[in-house]
Amino acid sequence: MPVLSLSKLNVSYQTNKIIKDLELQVNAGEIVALFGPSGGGKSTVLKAIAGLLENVSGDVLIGGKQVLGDSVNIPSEERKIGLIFQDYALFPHLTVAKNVAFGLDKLSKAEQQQKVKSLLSLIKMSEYADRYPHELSGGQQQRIAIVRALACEPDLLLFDEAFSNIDPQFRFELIGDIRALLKQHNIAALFVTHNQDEAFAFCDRIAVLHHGKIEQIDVAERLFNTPSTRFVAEFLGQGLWLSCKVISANSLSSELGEIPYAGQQDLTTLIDKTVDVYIRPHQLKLTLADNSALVVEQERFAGEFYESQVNWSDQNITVKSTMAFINKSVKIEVNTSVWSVFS
Ligand SMILES: Nc1ncnc2c1ncn2[C@@H]1O[C@H](COP(=O)(O)OP(=O)(O)OP(=O)(O)O)[C@@H](O)[C@H]1O
Repeated sequence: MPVLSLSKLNVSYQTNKIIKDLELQVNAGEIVALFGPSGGGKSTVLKAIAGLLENVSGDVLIGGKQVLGDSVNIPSEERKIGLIFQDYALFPHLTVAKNVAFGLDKLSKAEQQQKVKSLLSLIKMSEYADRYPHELSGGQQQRIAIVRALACEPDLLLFDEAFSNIDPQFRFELIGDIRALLKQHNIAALFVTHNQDEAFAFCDRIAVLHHGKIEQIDVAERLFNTPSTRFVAEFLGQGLWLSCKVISANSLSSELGEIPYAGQQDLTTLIDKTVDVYIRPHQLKLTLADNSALVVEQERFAGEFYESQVNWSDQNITVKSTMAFINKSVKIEVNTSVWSVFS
């Protein structure tokens, strides 16, 4: 049974429909990203799940319990969710221990203390119990905000851009630690972000939300390698649209040479037809070619690779290579298979 199930979710602000018939399921212990461009409706979905908005319709089930539906609208505080925001939202006048114990007033003082102790030890912050939020780093404050949300034993955690204020140097360490914590305790989460690296690092599956609809939901690798729409292909990183002719079930021809096709689509019905493929910079290869008119006029050293810009057929192509090609005449080839074609 999924921990979160959204069916035909619609959300409007005044007369403006932002979310349209959205369907989404998050399974037990699964971490799912709602990933997409600014204004796509990510935070709106999160707030609708949390019961913080009016003008929401559809079915929302959390932990198997209907919290929104025909004549059902359970208040936010009864939805068994934990919310974690970008700005930590700790109570500044309460110590770390009191922040974590905040929602535990149904427990005895001794039980509260025991719970706070075990939660702080989970995130290796036992010695910070008596500190105030302003005495902690951003990452430490966010760890406290997360265990405060966990203290109430929610069915689902909702993260809204929760890592974007953390210093990039420590961000991925925190993401790794929180992911391990959630996995260890089999806790499901939905994570709103516009940051692809964070979505890839934190989540099991990623839903790309665009104009209030999920364009594709999949594991990171498949989303990146086999985008199902042109929007998803472009949103997941720069690349080059290349027109190709289908020559067999597993081969395409293009102005950059023959390209092997290794995807799931049956291309036999498209033989001799023209399709587009999206080629990312690491899938291209430059080789020196004295008699070529193509010259690398711009190049950037990026540490692990060189990023070369080549003007080809009126398009600016970016290629990542391990050696410098600046001012050299070059040939461009596609050096990998492709997995998606767009007719
Ligand atoms: N309270 C509001 N009243 C009216 N329109 C709103 C309100 N909140 C958001 N919107 C609009 O709804 C759309 C979706 O906003 P939302 O904040 O959900 O997007 P988002 O994908 O989370 O974007 P971001 O990444 O920038 O936070 C936007 O066009 C926004 O202007």
